[in-house]
Amino acid sequence: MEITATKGQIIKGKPVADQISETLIKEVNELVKEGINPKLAILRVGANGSDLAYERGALKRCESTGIQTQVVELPEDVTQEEYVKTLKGLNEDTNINGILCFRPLPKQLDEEAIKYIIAPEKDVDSFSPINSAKVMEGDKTGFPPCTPTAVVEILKHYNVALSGSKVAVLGRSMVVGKPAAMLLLNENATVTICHSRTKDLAKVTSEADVLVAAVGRAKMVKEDFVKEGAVVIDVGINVDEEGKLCGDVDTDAVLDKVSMITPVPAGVGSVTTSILAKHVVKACKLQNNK
Ligand SMILES: Nc1nc(=O)c2c([nH]1)NC[C@@H]1CN(c3ccc(C(=O)N[C@@H](CCC(=O)O)C(=O)O)cc3)C=[N+]21
Repeated sequence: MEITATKGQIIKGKPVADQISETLIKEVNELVKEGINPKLAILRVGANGSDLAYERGALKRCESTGIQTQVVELPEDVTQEEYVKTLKGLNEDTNINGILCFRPLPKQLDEEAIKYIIAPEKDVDSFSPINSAKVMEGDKTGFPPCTPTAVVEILKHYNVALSGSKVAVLGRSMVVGKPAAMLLLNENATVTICHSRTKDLAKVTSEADVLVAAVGRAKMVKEDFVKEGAVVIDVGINVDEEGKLCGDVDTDAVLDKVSMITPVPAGVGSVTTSILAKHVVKACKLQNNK
């Protein structure tokens, strides 16, 4: 008898993103008819690869959904004063509905101070503690961060059971890991947050039905990190020596063991940008009492 290995299914972001975009295009059209033009401002310092990848994706998504954009680029050695002045300018600009500040910020900038400056109603990627608190509270009136929201949307789209399931989140950043854990908890998952100090890391992650990898270390998730039949969401956006994008998961090493896995690129990132666009439209509507 021939034995055929069952490979895991690569689940792409595009169908999820397309579905979100379809609704958005209609919403933006309605707004434009009334003379309202949703607009996103992107605030970037320097030019690192993962920020540029997000920027390319975001600009493409905004263009295809009819959202206007403005990129503000500050030099790598920008001062705190200059960054704050620029951010306040965007807060006050009534043509701008949403602001995305790429993170992490370079060392000379005080992120802990800056996060209090972004206007919460324009904070489309949950930089402000007001929006982080709403994630914690399960309050849907704010803006949860786009990447963790994309993770949940992908899992729902592909009908992955979350309620009661064991989910391991690898990474604890404020951009992905911590809020992802909260959003998954809001879906009634049993969530374990793992990080660099976790003992027997592979043992802990390999007990999970769903593994969300968000550490930012290229291909560190190997075969022994995953449970047989697990669903793996690879959030990592690492740029290798050749400038190519790769995830936190060694996909070739785990593919035979998992049931589904997202690719990088064309996975979570493409959904992140559609959530971002959705948040800009939501912000725009709220600011115009719609
Ligand atoms: N405040 C903040 N929030 C973030 O979520 C955040 C950040 N800062 N800094 C940078 C990283 C990186 N990141 C990406 C998101 C989407 C794509 C994306 O759209 N990727 C496309 C391809 C893009 C291309 O290469 O053209 C894809 O994976 O198919 C990439 C990278 C979010 N990050």
